[in-house]
Amino acid sequence: MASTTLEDEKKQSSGKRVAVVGAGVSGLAAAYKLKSRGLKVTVFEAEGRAGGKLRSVSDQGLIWDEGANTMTESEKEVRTLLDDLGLRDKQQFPISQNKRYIVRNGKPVLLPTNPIALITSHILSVQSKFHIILEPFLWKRSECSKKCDNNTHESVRGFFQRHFGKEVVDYLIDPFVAGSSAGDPDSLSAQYSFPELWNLEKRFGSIIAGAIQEKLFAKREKSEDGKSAQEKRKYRRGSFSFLNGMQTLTDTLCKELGEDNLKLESKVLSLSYVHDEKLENWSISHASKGDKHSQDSHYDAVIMTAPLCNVKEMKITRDRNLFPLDFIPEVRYMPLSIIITTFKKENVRRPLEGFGVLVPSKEGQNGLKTLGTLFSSTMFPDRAPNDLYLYTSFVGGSRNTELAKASAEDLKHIVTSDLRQLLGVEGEPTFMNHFYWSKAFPLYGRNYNAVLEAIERMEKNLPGFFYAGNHRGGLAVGKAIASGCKAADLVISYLESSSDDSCNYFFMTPDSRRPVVSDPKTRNPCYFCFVMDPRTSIEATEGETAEKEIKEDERH
Ligand SMILES: Cc1cc2nc3c(=O)[nH]c(=O)nc-3n(C[C@H](O)[C@H](O)[C@H](O)COP(=O)(O)OP(=O)(O)OC[C@H]3O[C@@H](n4cnc5c(N)ncnc54)[C@H](O)[C@@H]3O)c2cc1C
Ligand SMILES: C=CC1=C(C)c2cc3[nH]c(cc4nc(cc5[nH]c(cc1n2)c(C)c5CCC(=O)O)C(CCC(=O)O)=C4C)c(C)c3C=C
Repeated sequence: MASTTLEDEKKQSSGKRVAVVGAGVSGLAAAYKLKSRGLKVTVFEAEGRAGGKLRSVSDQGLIWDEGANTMTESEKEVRTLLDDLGLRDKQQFPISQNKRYIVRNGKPVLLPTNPIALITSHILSVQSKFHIILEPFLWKRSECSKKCDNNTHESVRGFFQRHFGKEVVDYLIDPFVAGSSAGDPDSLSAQYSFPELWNLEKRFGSIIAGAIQEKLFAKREKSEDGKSAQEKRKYRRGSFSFLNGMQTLTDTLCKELGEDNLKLESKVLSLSYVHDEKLENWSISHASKGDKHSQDSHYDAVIMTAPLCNVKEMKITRDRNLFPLDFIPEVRYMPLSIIITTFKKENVRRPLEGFGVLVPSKEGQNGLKTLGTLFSSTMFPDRAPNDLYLYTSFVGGSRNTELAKASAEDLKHIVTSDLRQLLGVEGEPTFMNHFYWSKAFPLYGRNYNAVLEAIERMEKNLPGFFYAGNHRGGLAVGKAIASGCKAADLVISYLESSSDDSCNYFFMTPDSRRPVVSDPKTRNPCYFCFVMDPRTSIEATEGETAEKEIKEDERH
């Protein structure tokens, strides 16, 4: 299979139209990539604004985020996107970002950032520290098969408790999962919430020994490659935001896409795919302002990024037959309230430097009700005037779904009371804002494999239909961007194969755990071949090998 250049791609794809459903960061990143490859793109967004879970507000001299507060650029798709959008100048890195606190006995304790600091810190008892030190000896690979719970439905609690004991789960894992998914260790699936650690256990038995070996292996690979770590790492590690908040990213994407290509207040209601002698395309009907229904036809492919609960409500037909979506499982979503408060600096007795503080659920016994608070203006001083501290607090999640729905007044009291205990705030906040997400996050629960299977089933049975976004492969902004970009790549391959039927393309269905080589047009699996992730790249030589193997096979 010959490799194609960007110009070839543009020629082959020009004139093709792609519909993207959802103007969250994944949909916008996908649309931007498709547009830059010469495709015509239309993004349909149900709400009157783009950005989805990226939502920044500037008011009364304050800047805050009601959705994601920071992101990272560990995914190469993110690095490319930031470079292409010229956003490097607007990136903002937090001050003292490595300082994070966890509450223990009602007080914030600095979270250790390395193993030595963990052993010397007061966050864990001596017994738990020994448990951690002994983990590599207790979880030798030879022993693992006897002890490892092969149950793929194991919870995060079960998994970590087996390796490190209960206290580690209560005081490290519980706040970590609250501060990265609003979930709890009992509801989350270990396999899907911590896929890397899950795989380390499968390969090495011990998580610690596995992580050390992986690190050594990665170092050796790098030095064999002849490039130093610094040379390779052209980006800054850690979290960041942008001037004026996270929404700067999606605002820039919208600007690049152009107003004409973005349909706001256009909730997609139904999609239909028709393939006969005359026609092969998708049409989309959507409700616009004033409940008016409109129909848009002639799309060659669709990238769906709406949450699965919204997809389930849509009507999809294939060749005029209803394509029932009853196989999509009910996804559980986390409700979450975001409370912004400001306090005069002179009224905060014990301000802390750093990222923020997370509250383990166990600390409910000390009267704390929030999940955690970000020190937003300490991280990014331009978020509030010099004489104020601006805090972003979180209430609800799976820990307390009812409290997430509390009134703004009640939430103000809850947050003020927690901040009084943790930071010594005095009096009432000088400003308060409340935003409620009824479905902030999909829970990667213990039935999450059914979610992935449903996505794969849609993609396999609906030609030219691709799913991206935070329901697959991770909740982080960077993961959602990567998912959108990979879906765009799949659309490009799909459209190239439609415009040149003599050409064979081989790839796996996205995120498939099985190495299925499939025909991108029909999505029928045609061969079981090698294990790789072709969503990132298909090496020509491997493609040729696969092609030869299939041809050989057909002869027999
Ligand atoms: C409070 C909060 C804090 C977070 N903090 C962080 C953080 O610090 N760091 C981090 O990396 N991540 C964070 N995240 C997660 C991250 O922001 C999201 O996972 C990510 O932005 C999701 O992007 P998406 O494009 O997949 O989905 P979404 O942003 O949900 O976009 C989907 C879009 O589809 C639209 N839609 C739905 N139905 C239809 C329809 N029928 N027709 C048309 N459009 C439709 C929706 O209106 C929405 O705009 C946070 C999320 C929340 C809620
Ligand atoms: C230590 C302070 C932190 C608080 C309080 C906090 C709250 C909080 N965050 C989310 C959702 C996400 N946070 C994510 C990443 C993330 N969060 C913190 C710290 C706090 N979060 C850090 C240091 C990081 C990592 C760096 C980064 O991404 O910028 C993510 C992404 C997770 C991932 O997979 O990478 C999400 C999502 C919630 C719901 C919340 C409420 C308590």
